Amino acid sequence: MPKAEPVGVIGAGTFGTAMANLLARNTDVLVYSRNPELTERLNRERFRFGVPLNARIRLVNDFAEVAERCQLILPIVPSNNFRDMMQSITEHLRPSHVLIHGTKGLDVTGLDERHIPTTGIDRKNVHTMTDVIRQESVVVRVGALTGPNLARELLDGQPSASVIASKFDEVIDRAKVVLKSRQLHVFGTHDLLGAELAGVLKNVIALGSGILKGVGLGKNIQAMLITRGLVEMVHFGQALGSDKRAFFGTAGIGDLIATATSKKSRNYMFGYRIGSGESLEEVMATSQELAEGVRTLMITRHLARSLRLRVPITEMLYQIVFEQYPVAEAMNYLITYPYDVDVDFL
Ligand SMILES: NC(=O)C1=CN([C@@H]2O[C@H](COP(=O)(O)OP(=O)(O)OC[C@H]3O[C@@H](n4cnc5c(N)ncnc54)[C@H](O)[C@@H]3O)[C@@H](O)[C@H]2O)C=CC1
Ligand SMILES: O=C(CO)COP(=O)(O)O
Repeated sequence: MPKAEPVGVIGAGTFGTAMANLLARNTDVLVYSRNPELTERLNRERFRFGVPLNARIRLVNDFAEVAERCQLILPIVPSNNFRDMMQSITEHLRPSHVLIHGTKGLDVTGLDERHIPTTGIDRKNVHTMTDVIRQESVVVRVGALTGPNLARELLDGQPSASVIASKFDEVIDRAKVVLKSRQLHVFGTHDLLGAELAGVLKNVIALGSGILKGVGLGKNIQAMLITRGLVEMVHFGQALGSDKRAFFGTAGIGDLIATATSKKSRNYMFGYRIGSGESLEEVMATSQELAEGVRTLMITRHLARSLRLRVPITEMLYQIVFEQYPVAEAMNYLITYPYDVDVDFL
C-alpha cells in the first residue's frame, strides 16, 4: 500500500487534537500551535486533554515547516480568528496546497459585529471558512470537514462519521486516505456550501436545546425545537444559496442529533447554563470553552432581518440569550406561532 501523505493541522485545541490523533492512525501529523511554550510542553509531555498524543504527532511553532512538509492541511481554529490566522500563514501557501477546514462558524467582514445596523447584516458581509481561505490565499482546492464529531468522544477513542465536502474529487479522496480508520467512517460530498452551513447552523439549535433542558423541560418540546430548528436551518441554507440535501445527511441531522442532545457539546452546555438562570455575561466570564453557536446566533438573527426570513426559533433564542427575554414567554410565542404546515420544503 502506498505511504499516506503527511498532514498538517492548524490549532492545537480540542478538535485539532482529536483530529490529529485520528490522522496519526494513518500518517505523520504536524500540529501547528501559535504558542511556543505549549508546543514545547506538549512535545515533552505528550499528553493533551487527558489523552496521550499518538507517537506520529509532532507539535511545531513555525508554520513554514508545516507548509513545506505537508501539502494537505486542516485549519481548525475558531471562526472569529480564522481570517487573521489565514492572513498570518498565507505567505507560505502555494496553489499546490489543499486546505480542508474543521471550523463550524461564519466570518463577518465590512462591519463591526458589536454595532450591527437595525437593517441587519447583508449577505455580502457573511462568508464561510472556505470563502475566507480562497479570499486570503492562492489555494484553490479547498474542503470542509464536518459531521457529528464531538471532540471529547473522539479523544476518548469512540467511533464516529465525518463528511468531507469539496468540489474536487481529489480533495475528498486524499482526505479519505488519511482519515478513514476503524474509529472513523468518512463520507464525501460535492455539496460544499450545504455541508458547511449545516455544521454551522446546527450549533444554534444545540444551544436552544440546552436552554430547554436547563429550564427543566422535557423531550416533547426538545423534539419540536430540533425539528422546527432543522426547518430554519434549511431555510437559511437556501437563502444563502445552498441545496437542502446536506441538511438531511450526516452533516445535517447527524450533527444536529449529536450536538443538540449531548452534555459533551459546549453549545448545548452553554444553553443549559442560560436556561438554568445564568446571564450571557456570567456564562461568558466563567467558561473557557468555545461555543460557536452564540456568535452564529447573533450573525444569523441579523442576517434573517436583511433577508426577511421567517425564523421564529432563531429570533426567540436571540432574545433569550442577548436580551434576557423570559424562556416561558418565548415558549408561549413558539407554541402559539402560526406555523401553517409541518413540512413545507421537500
Ligand atoms: N470541539 C468540538 O467538539 C468540535 C469543534 N469543531 C469546531 O472546531 C473549531 C475549533 O474548536 P475547538 O478546537 O474545540 O476550540 P478550542 O478553543 O479548543 O481550540 C482552538 C485552538 O485554536 C487556536 N488558535 C486560535 N487562533 C489561532 C491562530 N490565529 N493561529 C493558530 N492557532 C489559533 C487556539 O490557540 C486553540 O488552541 C470551532 O469552529 C468548532 O466549532 C468542530 C467539530 C467538533
Ligand atoms: O460540531 C460539533 C460537534 O460535531 C459541536 O460541538 P461543540 O458544541 O462542543 O462545539
